[in-house]
Amino acid sequence: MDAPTIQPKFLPKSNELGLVAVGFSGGQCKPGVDAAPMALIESGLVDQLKDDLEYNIHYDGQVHAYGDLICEDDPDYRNMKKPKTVSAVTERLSSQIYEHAKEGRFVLTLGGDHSIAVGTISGTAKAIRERLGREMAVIWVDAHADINTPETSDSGNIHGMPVAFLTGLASDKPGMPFGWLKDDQKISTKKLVYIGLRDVDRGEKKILRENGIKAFSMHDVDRYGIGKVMDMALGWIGRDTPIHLSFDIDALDPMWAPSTGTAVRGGLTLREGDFIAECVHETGSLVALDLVEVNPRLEQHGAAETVRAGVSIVRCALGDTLL
Ligand SMILES: NC(=[NH2+])NCCC[C@H](N)C(=O)O
Ligand SMILES: [Mn+2]
Ligand SMILES: [Mn+2]
Repeated sequence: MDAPTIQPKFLPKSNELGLVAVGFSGGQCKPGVDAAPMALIESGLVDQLKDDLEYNIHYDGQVHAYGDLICEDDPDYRNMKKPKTVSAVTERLSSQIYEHAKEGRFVLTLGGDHSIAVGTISGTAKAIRERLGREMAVIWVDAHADINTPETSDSGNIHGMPVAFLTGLASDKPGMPFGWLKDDQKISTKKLVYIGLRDVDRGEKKILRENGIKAFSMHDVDRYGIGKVMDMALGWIGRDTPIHLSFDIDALDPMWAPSTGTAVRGGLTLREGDFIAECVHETGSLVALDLVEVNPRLEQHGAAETVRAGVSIVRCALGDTLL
């Protein structure tokens, strides 16, 4: 069957939404981030998307833990921790995402740590190329750039590397970790925009500079205000370009989102985060959203707040309005 026709503005007006719940934490070392999808769903997110925002949700009803792909014998490789496991999980996730996106559905992924973006973005990038014959843009909202190559990373945690693999700045041969990524699953550094950065490693700064990657740090948010930053970010991407929004909850200040593995002070307010999501929705070009790095097991007293912030970001990105 052919993919359903979509509106010129890319967002399927049919309001078909594919939901993938990813209970995976192997891209970093702190347990608990795998519990986020359930916490988000239990707090009513899916019901709200159905009832308030009138999405028709395609959801297999499970939080995927990918137990069959967790590799016991998984030694460090090129300085990466759990390379085989993370590679196998993101490869599987990539095809799950692709299956939704090729039907013209909006794809919502609830993570999980940010390594899963290797799977989500590769899946949508391929489907968008096939369906629309165009290259997709990525807006990466985060305190961190997550663009370390295995060689520049100090931690070896793969959640600090997804953008390097997705852009081809890091790669490997078929059969090796992330060697499965094909060109049609990758994105251009020219169509990547960061918002909220404030903890970027030295090697990453060099990568951003040398590749001319567009990035709006917290300094820019302070200087121009979030309204102007969004105008500039969306102006850089250009109209009628499909957008994948990858939102790391640690972009928000720990005051609003304390329960996350690598919290950094001096972040976005709750309203600034919501505003980003609202502006991206307004373009009519949003095709997919990841919400990652909520860890309900950390800062237990702040977990409910963090989950609530996550729900709010998703609602805004999916078209919830204040009035
Ligand atoms: N998705 C994240 N929260 N990433 C944090 C990355 C921190 C650090 N830059 C690293 O590479 O280890
Ligand atoms: Mn981060
Ligand atoms: Mn991140």
